[in-house]
Amino acid sequence: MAFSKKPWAEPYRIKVVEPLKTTTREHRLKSMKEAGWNTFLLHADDVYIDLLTDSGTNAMSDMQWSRMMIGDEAYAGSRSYYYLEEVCRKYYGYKYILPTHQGRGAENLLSKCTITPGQFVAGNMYFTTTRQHQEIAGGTFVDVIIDEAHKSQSDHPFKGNIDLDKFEKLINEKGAGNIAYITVGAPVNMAGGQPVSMANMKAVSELAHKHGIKVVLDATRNIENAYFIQQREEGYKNRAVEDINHEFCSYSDAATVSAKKDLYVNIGGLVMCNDPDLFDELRSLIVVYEGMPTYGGLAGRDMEAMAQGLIEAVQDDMIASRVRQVEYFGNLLKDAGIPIVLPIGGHGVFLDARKFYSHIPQSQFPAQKLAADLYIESGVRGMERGIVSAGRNKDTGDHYYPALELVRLTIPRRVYTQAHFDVAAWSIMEMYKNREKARGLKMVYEPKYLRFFQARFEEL
Ligand SMILES: Cc1ncc(COP(=O)(O)O)c(C=O)c1O
Ligand SMILES: N[C@@H](Cc1ccc(O)cc1)C(=O)O
Repeated sequence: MAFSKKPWAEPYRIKVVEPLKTTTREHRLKSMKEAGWNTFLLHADDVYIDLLTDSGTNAMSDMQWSRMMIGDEAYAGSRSYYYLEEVCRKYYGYKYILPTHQGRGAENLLSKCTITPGQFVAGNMYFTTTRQHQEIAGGTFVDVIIDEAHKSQSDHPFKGNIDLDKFEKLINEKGAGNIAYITVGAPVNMAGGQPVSMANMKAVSELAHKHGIKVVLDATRNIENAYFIQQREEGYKNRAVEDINHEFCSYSDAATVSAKKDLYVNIGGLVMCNDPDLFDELRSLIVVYEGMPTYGGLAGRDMEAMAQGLIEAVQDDMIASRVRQVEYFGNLLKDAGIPIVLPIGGHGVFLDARKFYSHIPQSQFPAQKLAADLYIESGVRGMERGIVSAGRNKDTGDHYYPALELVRLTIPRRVYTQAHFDVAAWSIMEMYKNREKARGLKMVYEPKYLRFFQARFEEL
């Protein structure tokens, strides 16, 4: 085989393995029916290659496991907290750091401390848990992402960027005092893992600060974002990902993080800020929802693993192999003519269900069905990211009809090999040949909050 460019390889070797289970199509069809056509409701034991999420599904390193042994489980003043604080300060640069049990714990605290009921929150496309907490705190989310983000085939290199005109229009219409903050997710999960450029982040920060509006970063996958900046933005080619990440954070006032992604752990979150008054409020509220400020719902050993995970995550070769594995999988599908979101994102490959199942109307949940069918045919589990995930407008009660109707195939870090992606890609290509036979779904159970996690469906 001739290589068109220099190949890459993982900067680690495998020390421990976990067997995978294969099942029959008959068994999977039965399991899917029992799960109400919702991949979240399957038993993980019935899944072969699990691409549901990259959240908490990471493989930890030998150093992370070693550090877990020295976790300090003190209720108050844990040494492991002070170590985590030091490492986070070094790599993210914020003054004040609090651990939380996971990302949504951080979002809950931040939303409660910063949103006055009736205020608006601007952002670059909604994220499910983030918007839910903003709404529970009395806020209304307004999407100010660039239009390209809503187009699955646009090849804009920074589809996560904020549209500065949309943001300025919002400020002029509502008044700066009625905007609690602007939240920048980088990369944007729901848009397909699409990054935000440094230039855009800087411009957003300038515009927001000119009007006295705070910038809150969702830094959950910030290191992936920094890698894209290094690869795609002029002036960053020779800068280390570690530096780029630090500079990006410096344009924001606060950040929430689900550590279950970039930080290579199975549980954990962070809320960080520079303002002592905000810190004071967060520190006061954290004891109500999470625990003492020096453990925030985590064990000491979890904080040790997070700190070590962050040190590993910012290494250029580690992040390059992470993103390039996603790219490898995406290219297999793209080259076979399977409709996916382009450019290929940082944490997963997203199938375009509008194109894949073009005969199923959005009201019959084509992405939900595609995720279910993929599982039945191959044992590969992905998740819906379309009309079900988008939920309902909190004022009118109507479904949102998002432009993107996607199935996300998310890549856990350091878990699967290229051969797993060959098998997953082959299964999708086989399914694509028979796509006209698929039928849509109707929703038969809809929970009040974050419905996609637990909704149930029947086949039409
Ligand atoms: C971009 C983003 N923000 C926030 C969260 C919330 O984090 P968690 O799942 O740890 O609560 C997630 C994942 O849920 C995410 O992908
Ligand atoms: N943040 C995780 C877990 C999650 C999944 C879906 C959600 O809508 C919310 C949370 C992820 O993106 O995979």
